Amino acid sequence: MILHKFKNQADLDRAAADLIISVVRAKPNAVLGMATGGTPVGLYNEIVKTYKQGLVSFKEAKTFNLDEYVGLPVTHPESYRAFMQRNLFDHIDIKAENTHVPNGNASNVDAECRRYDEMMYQQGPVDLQLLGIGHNGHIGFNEPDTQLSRFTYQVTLKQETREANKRFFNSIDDVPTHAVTMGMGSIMQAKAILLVVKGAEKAEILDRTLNGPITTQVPASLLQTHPRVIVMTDCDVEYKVSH
Ligand SMILES: N[C@@H]1[C@@H](O)[C@H](O)[C@@H](COP(=O)(O)O)O[C@@H]1O
Repeated sequence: MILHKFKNQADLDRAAADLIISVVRAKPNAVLGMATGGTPVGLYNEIVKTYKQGLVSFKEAKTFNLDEYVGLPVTHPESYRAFMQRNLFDHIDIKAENTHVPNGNASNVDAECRRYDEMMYQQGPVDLQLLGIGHNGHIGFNEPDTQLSRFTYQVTLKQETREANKRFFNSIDDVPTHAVTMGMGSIMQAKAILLVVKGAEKAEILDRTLNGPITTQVPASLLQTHPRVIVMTDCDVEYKVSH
């Protein structure tokens, strides 16, 4: 892993945006893995700024999002499809048919998970996967557990995850109980991974991700086994290269 530390979030957002932009400049038909949550909003803004300056085009690029809530209409502002449209897709020249977010309203969710995996398999691998992290170490919506899933699947969200995300809803009761998420296998297939972690309250889980045991109880710790992970953070953490 490579750890880049930043003194402020504005610099972090710019650097993260620049990395994503450099991938698309080098390979216009790049496949990008996208993330949601509070963390990537600033870096998406930076990407939009650069696009508006005419310095990058996403005409040939494809995107696959990590996850989507189950049962939340796509028109709901907190659906991850709506989030992506509002924060990125509506402001750049990416083709609608090249943006992929799991369908959390499919009548057969298992079939939707298989469809998503097949599409990723055919169009992938992902060149750069963007990730945030949950306070409990989840990536996508792969929650801590005794075992993790390789494939896209429907997950029951942990109470702590619903609590963390209630800030986006009117009340905890409005936060969906389930989501569809890429499995760990799909995430780990990406050629490179950019993990962005913001805020002092995430320093402890980032330390466990970088330096703790590799365990399904901290899904992000599996990233230690990936050959090309870049971590960008404003947290006060170190990456210990030996014990
Ligand atoms: N499923 C998403 C993750 O992809 C995200 O990384 C994480 C942290 O979110 P935030 O960036 O808002 O802290 O939780 C969400 O629920």
